[in-house]
Formats: sequence, C-alpha cells, structure tokens
Amino acid sequence: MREMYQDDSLALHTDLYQINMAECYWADGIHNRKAVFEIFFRKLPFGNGYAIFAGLERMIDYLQNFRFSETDLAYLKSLGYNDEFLDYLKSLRFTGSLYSVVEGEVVFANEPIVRVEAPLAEAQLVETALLNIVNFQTLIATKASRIKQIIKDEVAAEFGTRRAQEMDAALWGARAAIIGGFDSTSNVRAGKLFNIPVSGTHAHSFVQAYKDEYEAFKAYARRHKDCIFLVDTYNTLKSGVPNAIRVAKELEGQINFVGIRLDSGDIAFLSKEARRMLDEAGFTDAKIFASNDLDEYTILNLKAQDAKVDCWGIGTKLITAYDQPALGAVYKLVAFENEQGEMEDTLKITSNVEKVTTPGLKRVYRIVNKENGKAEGDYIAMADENPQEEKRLKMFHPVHTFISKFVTNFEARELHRKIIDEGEIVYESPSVIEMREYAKESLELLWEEYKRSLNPEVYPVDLSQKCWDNKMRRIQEIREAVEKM
Ligand SMILES: Nc1ncnc2c1ncn2[C@@H]1O[C@H](COP(=O)(O)OP(=O)(O)OP(=O)(O)O)[C@@H](O)[C@H]1O
Ligand SMILES: O=P(O)(O)OC[C@H]1O[C@H](OP(=O)(O)OP(=O)(O)O)[C@H](O)[C@@H]1O
Ligand SMILES: O=C(O)c1cccnc1
Repeated sequence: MREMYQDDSLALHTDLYQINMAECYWADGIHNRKAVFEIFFRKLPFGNGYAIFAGLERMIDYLQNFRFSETDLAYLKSLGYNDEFLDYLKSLRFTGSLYSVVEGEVVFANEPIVRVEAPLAEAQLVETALLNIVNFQTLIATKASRIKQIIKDEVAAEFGTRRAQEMDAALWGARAAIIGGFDSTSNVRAGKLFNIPVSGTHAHSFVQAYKDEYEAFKAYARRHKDCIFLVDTYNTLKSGVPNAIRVAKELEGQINFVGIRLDSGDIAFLSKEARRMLDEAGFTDAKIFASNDLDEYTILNLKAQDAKVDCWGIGTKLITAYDQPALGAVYKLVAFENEQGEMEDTLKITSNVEKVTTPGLKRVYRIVNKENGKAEGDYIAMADENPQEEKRLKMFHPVHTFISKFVTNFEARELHRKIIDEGEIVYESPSVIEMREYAKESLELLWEEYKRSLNPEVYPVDLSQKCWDNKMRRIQEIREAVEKM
C-alpha cells in the first residue's frame, strides 16, 4: 500500500463536517464556550431488554492522545483550510471532562451513558470517534451477553476474527465479547493486548494435511498436551469420533484429552451419539464443542433438542452483530454557555415526543430496592438534585406519565463516574476480566423478566419531576419562539 501521508494520529478519524463546524466556532470566537454533550441510544439492540456498555478504555486513550499531527495538518491544508485555523488545531488538546458509566454496566435506552463537558470545538471534533467506539463495542458486548444468557454456565468461546468487519472490529469485538460474558477468544492479539483468555482447537485443513484423520490427531497430540480433535472432516460418527477415542486411549496419561469439536451436520443428533460413544469408551469427562453459524436462537433450539454440547464456539453471528449490525447511539448537546458566561439548557425538538432530547446537566441513578436487592428502574435527575434524600421517590414514565409508582426503601446508585477531569485522567480502568465480573453483578440486579431473550419486559428509565418540568418548559419556550418568527 502506498501511503501519501503517515497514519500517525486519530484526530482525523472524524467526519468532515465536525472540522467545518469547528472552523466556524473558531472564526466566530465561540470555540471555547463550554458545551455539554450526552451519548445515549433510543432503542435497545436485538430486541433485548438491556445493553452492556463497553468502549470506555478506548475512549480514554483516544481523548488522551487527541492531537493533530503534522501529516494531519498537511492534509487539511491540501483541502484548503487556512493557516491560522491550522495553527489553532495544531495546539489543540482535549482539555474537557468525561463522565461515563463503567464498562460492563447494564444500560438502557434513553439514558445518558457518557457525558462530555468541554470547550465547544473540542467536544464537537471528538463526537464521531466516541460514537464509533461506543456503538460498536456496546453492540458486541450486548450480543455476547445475550448469547451467554442462553449458554449459562457452559463455555462460550469467541471465534469471529475471520468474519469480522476488518481487524479493528475483530480485536475490539473480542474484548467486548469477554466483557459481555464470554470465556475466551481465538484472537491471539486480543489475548496479548487485553490480557484475556485465548483458546483454540484445529481446522479441517489440519486433518487434510496429514495422511489420514488418525495420523492428524496423533500429530496434534505429539505437540499439544491439551487436545480437542475436530471430528467432522470425513464422517463424524464412523471415523472422527472413533479416531479421537483411539488416539486418546493410545496416549492416555500422556495427553489431556479435553474433547472433540463438531462443526457441521445435525449438532443435536451428532452430539448425543458422540456423547454416548465417548462415555462408553470411558471418557465421561471429555467435552463436546460445537460450532457452525451458531447464535442465541440456534443454541436455544439445540438445547431444546437436548444436544449434549458443553462448549460453544461462536463467530460470525456474534462479531458482526448479524441480526442488527448497528447500535444507534447519538451525541446530543444538552447545555451550552451563553454570552454572559452562564450555562443554558439546550434541546433538539422533533415531532416524535420520544425523540425530543432531555435538556440540562443531569445525573443517572439506579434505584435499588433495599428489601429485595433488585433494581426498580433508572432515574434521571437534574445535577443539583439528590434522589437519595427523598423518603418516597416518585417514578413515572417520561412519555406516558400516568404510569407511575412510589419507591420507599431504596438506594440511589449514581451510574456515572468522573473519568477525565479537565484533561487529566482521574480513573483507573479495571481489567477486562473484572469488567466481565461487574457485568455479571450488574445483571443480578435485574429481575429475570428484563433478561429473557424474547419479548422482555421494558425496564423503567424515568425522569425526575424537576427534569421533566424543565424539559416541558424548554419545549414550550422553543415553540413560542418559533411561532413568533
Ligand atoms: N439439530 C439442529 N437443530 C437446529 N439447527 C441446527 C441443528 N444442527 C445444526 N444446526 C444449525 O443449522 C445450520 C446448518 O447449516 P449448514 O447446512 O450450512 O451446515 P452443514 O451443511 O451441516 O455444514 P457446512 O456447510 O458448514 O459443512 C447451522 O447454523 C447449524 O448451527
Ligand atoms: O461459524 P462461525 O460461528 O462463524 O464460527 C467460526 C467458524 O470458522 C471456522 O470455519 P471455517 O469455515 O472458516 O473453516 P473450517 O470449517 O475449515 O474450520 C470454524 O470451523 C467455525 O465454523
Ligand atoms: O479454535 C477453533 O476451533 C476456531 C477458531 C476460529 C474459528 N473457528 C474455529
């Protein structure tokens, strides 16, 4: 590949319109006014009842290293931007603050998951990359969690790299899969970079490369103590499983016969037959791995057929989020500093009530019932409110306001942490394995009704009265202003 410019920064990993807007802000002298943007999505993916947030560590890294390199500036110059603006970009760093839920957090539609408070131009320029990161990683972590809910305590191995939307997706998708509950990835680079477990068996080409299947299994066993033999290259029950058993018996005590992998045919039938054959040969601990275009629906179906599978290898349908390839998280301006230096709430109106943004600086709380340890819902309040002070908290639906309830014995857990404080990182990321543990604990707060894969109940995400009143007032003000025009 001939590179005209070195690929040495991520500052241009943005949409052109962000740079054009930043140029106007700079020219008009409003680029340093304080802006508050929130990231949220309006619809949960895959018809799921919750999402698992992922992407924070990469966002931190991106913001910390945000700078326009010499080659970025040279390229922008070639597009026609003037030297003074380029000088401004040259010294630009991210000096704002980042608030976010942590990776592994259970999140829902219409609640702010990330908040950026920064000089307007900076906040604008980073939008695209932040959404790019959050949308993909959260989508894959959610798909992984959804699949893991079906797999339960059996092993889930991520096999998707070869089918992913290129290398970045494979790498960060592997990490997101672990956060969502997977046990391992086949991507060795992901193992190295993120310190996550790697695992693997072998391919059909390996069997084809040797004289016969028996020789192939033996060759593998000569080099590897832990052996999982792929048994479907020629004939699973007549040749594959018998050859695996033969090698396991001959090398008993020398190898650890972990099990076999099925990658084609009727997985329910073959796994039951293979189980019987392994048990009869005395290998009752040998595991049966299955792969081949699996997803939560096929796995559920296979379980209903009583398939004897212990470990599930899942690639394409996880890493590409096959049935819903994008999460629609957006980045919306909710407050902006006016000419007098005061913060003003802003909102974006649409004809669809559910799409109107919620203005102002807000905090998000998970309201946990102290009696049963379960979440009653999430509660979005204005920054100066403290729901914990309420004896009796009114929670009501933000659109259908007649749907309401009072909660008394509760803990209001704030979901956002301060991650970057005016350019300085003030948060230490846990390990990916700790994120997975956190996701598991967060899910335990939810009633099963929100976690089922089909038609889950809708988890409440409510606005405080003050937040709701503020929103209605702002909508009214904008309507009146528009009518006067
Ligand atoms: N018992 C079963 N019930 C439902 N679905 C199954 C069952 N067994 C396998 N499957 C799924 O059915 C699909 C079978 O696809 P396909 O026909 O392409 O596989 P195959 O022909 O057996 O294997 P390949 O073409 O990869 O050699 C896969 O998604 C697989 O996971
Ligand atoms: O089916 P997925 O969920 O995407 O899982 C990954 C697949 O990749 C491999 O097959 P591939 O056809 O690439 O090669 P192989 O069959 O020769 O191993 C593997 O055997 C799985 O079937
Ligand atoms: O280790 C495996 O079995 C594996 C890895 C990637 C893709 N398919 C299978």
